[in-house]
Amino acid sequence: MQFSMEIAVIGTGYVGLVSGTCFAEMGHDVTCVDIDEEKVAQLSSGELPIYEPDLEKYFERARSEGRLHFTTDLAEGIDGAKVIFFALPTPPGEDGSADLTYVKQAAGDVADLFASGTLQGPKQRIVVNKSTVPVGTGEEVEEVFAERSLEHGTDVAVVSNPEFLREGSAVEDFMKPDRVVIGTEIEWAAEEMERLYEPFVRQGNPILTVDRRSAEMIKYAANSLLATRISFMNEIANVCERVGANVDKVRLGISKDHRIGAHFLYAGIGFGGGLLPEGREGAGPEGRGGRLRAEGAGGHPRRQRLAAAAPGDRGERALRRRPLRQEDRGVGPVLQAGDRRHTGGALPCNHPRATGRRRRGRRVRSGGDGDHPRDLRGPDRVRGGDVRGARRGRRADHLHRVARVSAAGPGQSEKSSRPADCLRRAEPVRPGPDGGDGL
Ligand SMILES: NC(=O)C1=CN([C@@H]2O[C@H](COP(=O)(O)OP(=O)(O)OC[C@H]3O[C@@H](n4cnc5c(N)ncnc54)[C@H](O)[C@@H]3O)[C@@H](O)[C@H]2O)C=CC1
Ligand SMILES: O=C(O)[C@H]1O[C@H](OP(=O)(O)OP(=O)(O)OC[C@H]2O[C@@H](n3ccc(=O)[nH]c3=O)[C@H](O)[C@@H]2O)[C@H](O)[C@@H](O)[C@@H]1O
Repeated sequence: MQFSMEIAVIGTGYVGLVSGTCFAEMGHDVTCVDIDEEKVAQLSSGELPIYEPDLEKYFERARSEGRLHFTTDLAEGIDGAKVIFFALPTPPGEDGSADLTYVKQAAGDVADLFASGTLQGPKQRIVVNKSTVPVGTGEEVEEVFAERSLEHGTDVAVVSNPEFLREGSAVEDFMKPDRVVIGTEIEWAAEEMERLYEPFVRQGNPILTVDRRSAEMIKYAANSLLATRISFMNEIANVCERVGANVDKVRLGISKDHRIGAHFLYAGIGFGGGLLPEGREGAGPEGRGGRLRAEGAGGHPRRQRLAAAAPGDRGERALRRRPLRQEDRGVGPVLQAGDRRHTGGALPCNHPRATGRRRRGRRVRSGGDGDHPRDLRGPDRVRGGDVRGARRGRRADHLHRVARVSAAGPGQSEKSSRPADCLRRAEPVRPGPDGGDGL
């Protein structure tokens, strides 16, 4: 008989919705909890707030078979759940360290319910942190539970399970992860978690069960290294421009060295998104505020220089639209039109030019933050949507042009189009007949 368990996912954003849907696809009974009433109502009525390839298919199947539920009621959501995932925001605070307010708030609410004696479900529960959190957060969450007098017999294991999915290929990344990282030293919790993830790694990729702190650190190390690769290539692109070399050919040449590989080597104007910067800034010796020197998109000389070289006032305009970080993405309710306070001057989410991104769940990252070139792929990627506004805005205002190049070659998982080098060459880089770089 197929193994099935009750799962709760607290926080039904990008990660929570994708994880919850994928667990339901594997036959589990999943309840997704969110404080955003509008989002829960929308999901309950069968409407997805984001577009991700395959998400709709799995979402509809799980809902029609009664395996995927949405609620704002935490008690209802976690009552029967053996495993409770936190997929909550961890936006960077003033000093760049992750803000754990949402995680601790939810942990406190769950702990209160465990103490209340009102829940019917299993006494042995696993609280799993999927959010990107500083090293040591597991202990802090554990303390939240230790502070309460939990109902007699309740046994809680606080586990780390960082998420590595990318927006744009989130479902595939979740269903076929390169690896699953589980951080716990509690044997029974490790066994349950491994059992839960076993169907996702049938093709032989590993489940790495490590101590909790190492699991938390793996996430930061991975993001930092990815950020470092892009930053490095951006510097190489600068040098290429100075010496008259072609960065695309240089990339191809170095990527054929199997020690280097082809992924994450596309130069652009600096990486954006709220997420890789977390990797740079969140991990330190104590997991707080330590900074790795890698290049973000904002204010970097490359960005400034490319802006200066852009025709007319485009460069200046592009610079004004600094890339948004996670705190700019807003948490919970969508920002209102005209409210630019949290968007670094960029357009609010419900501006027409934000539509494409908002449909992908990035509510306020709009009007050209210069990242995620996959947003430029076209309206066909958005169900019932129109991203032409977003495309026009971004093409006009931003300096990098986009080539649909698969870094990994045909049939590989790196499907997103990537920013190629810009300005120097008028010709786009096109995929070759084999789907490769065509160089
Ligand atoms: N988006 C991505 O591609 C990835 C994100 N991550 C990490 O996963 C975490 C979540 O990220 P996203 O899903 O992108 O965030 P998100 O902002 O899309 O979603 C978070 C959701 O949590 C809800 N929420 C806030 N407080 C709550 C509470 N007390 N109870 C229930 N729901 C609550 C919000 O309303 C929102 O719907 C972050 O730590 C992020 O760094 C990790 C890997 C990939
Ligand atoms: O921790 C996170 O939240 C996630 O951050 C990134 O995922 P994501 O931000 O969704 O998107 P990516 O496709 O990785 O792109 C990130 C940024 O890097 C830029 N990029 C990416 C690749 C590249 O070769 N060059 C480049 O400039 C993209 O344009 C974009 O601005 C990581 O790829 C995920 O593994 C991780 O889970």
